[in-house]
Amino acid sequence: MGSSRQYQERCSNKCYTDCRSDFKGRSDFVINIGLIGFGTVGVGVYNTFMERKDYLEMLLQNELNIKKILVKNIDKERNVKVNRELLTSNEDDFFSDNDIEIIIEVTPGASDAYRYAKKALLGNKHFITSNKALVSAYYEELSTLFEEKNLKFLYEASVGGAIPIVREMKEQIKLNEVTNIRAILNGTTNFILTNIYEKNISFYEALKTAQELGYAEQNPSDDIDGLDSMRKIRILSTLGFGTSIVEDDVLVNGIGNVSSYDIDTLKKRGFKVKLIASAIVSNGRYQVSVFPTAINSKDIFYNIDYRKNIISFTGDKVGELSFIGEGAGMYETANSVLSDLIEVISNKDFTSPLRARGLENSISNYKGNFYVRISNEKIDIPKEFIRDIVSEDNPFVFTTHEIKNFELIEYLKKIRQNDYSIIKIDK
Ligand SMILES: NC(=O)C1=CN([C@@H]2O[C@H](COP(=O)(O)OP(=O)(O)OC[C@H]3O[C@@H](n4cnc5c(N)ncnc54)[C@H](OP(=O)(O)O)[C@@H]3O)[C@@H](O)[C@H]2O)C=CC1
Ligand SMILES: N[C@@H](CC=O)C(=O)O
Repeated sequence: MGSSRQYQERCSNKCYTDCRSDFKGRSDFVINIGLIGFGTVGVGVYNTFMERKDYLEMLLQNELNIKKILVKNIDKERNVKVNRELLTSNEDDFFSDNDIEIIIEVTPGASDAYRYAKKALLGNKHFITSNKALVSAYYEELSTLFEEKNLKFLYEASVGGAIPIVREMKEQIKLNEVTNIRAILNGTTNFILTNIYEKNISFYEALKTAQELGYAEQNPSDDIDGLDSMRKIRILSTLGFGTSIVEDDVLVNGIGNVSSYDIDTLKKRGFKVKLIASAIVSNGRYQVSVFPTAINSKDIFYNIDYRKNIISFTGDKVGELSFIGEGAGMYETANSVLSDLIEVISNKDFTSPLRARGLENSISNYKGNFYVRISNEKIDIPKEFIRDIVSEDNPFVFTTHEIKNFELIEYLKKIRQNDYSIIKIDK
């Protein structure tokens, strides 16, 4: 552990104006940071860090230094002004640097990142990540292990991009029982859906632009198939409900089957399609889902377009709170990462222990009114399902009464229909 670990005791008071001039150049006042990942988010973190370095040092009363940057491909051309000597692709070299006290991990995928988190633990280093795949897969384990060693494990950027929702949720659960979370949590799919709705741009063209702009995951099917939203609502509902909700508890439907025909048909009926993540607790039972959803203009989610995210949650004391902001992007995400860095150094974060609330998963009872398109001519659908026939011929499209999603899917399986799209209709 580097010698500056005393910063937590030394500067937790308001001394920064008095000792401002004292720390510069003193080795015991240097906090060394190791950055893992130097892509969209990593470069955003590095550039913002360099731009704000003087101010952050004054604020935090320590000299701050990004000492090493671990990447995958050391020879890659990078459009960023950086001392190339900071870069390494040698994991051992990176982790054996005992001067590094804080790791910022901004890589894709859970498996290597998990190894990095364990190595950080072994080396007594705090760990900040934007990697929702990691947080979602190992939330309980990593939170516990870091806490046991009195180290921070922070992940603000893993949910909602620029929106400071993790911090706010931790704040509100001190006084509230959270009963309901509803959100648009994926910038890429919202960008695609908005482009189709507003500009009639094709699904793949819009996805390509989202990739070029750095919004999409390395494997974009994580966005399209709803996995990214699933990970984020899994993290948020676990935090909010104070009980462990794991990936398998979530009903996940992405936008892969949503076509421009569906978006256009629903547009004519006054709806926009959004990929909505939702988590509800009622009478000791919870339902957590990700579902393409048709919403009308009275819904505050209606004007959340392009890469914007929104998160609304309800606490029994505070009522409903809503947060809107950019859900993806280089500097927006870097901002959340660096806000965690400030928290680590100023030693402000508190843990959010899970409670034994004894909640039960009731997702198999998930109900709704649905829009269903079947790429086929009219087929026999039980009368009790159908509320309204939208198109009789190829494609066959209808809306349903309130029914169980599970029963609808079972029926489509029974009549051997594999090619369909289902969109929930919110009233
Ligand atoms: N982009 C966004 O808007 C947001 C992204 N996130 C999350 O942040 C993380 C990073 O995203 P983003 O910056 O877009 O991803 P990029 O693909 O742009 O960059 C990934 C970086 O990680 C490096 N890397 C990949 N694998 C490894 C590995 N095994 N060991 C060390 N370095 C590795 C790559 O190295 P090299 O450069 O050598 O290829 C690259 O520098 C992801 O988990 C993502 O889900 C979260 C919120 C928003
Ligand atoms: N791929 C994600 C990036 C941010 O989390 C998204 O599109 O929201």
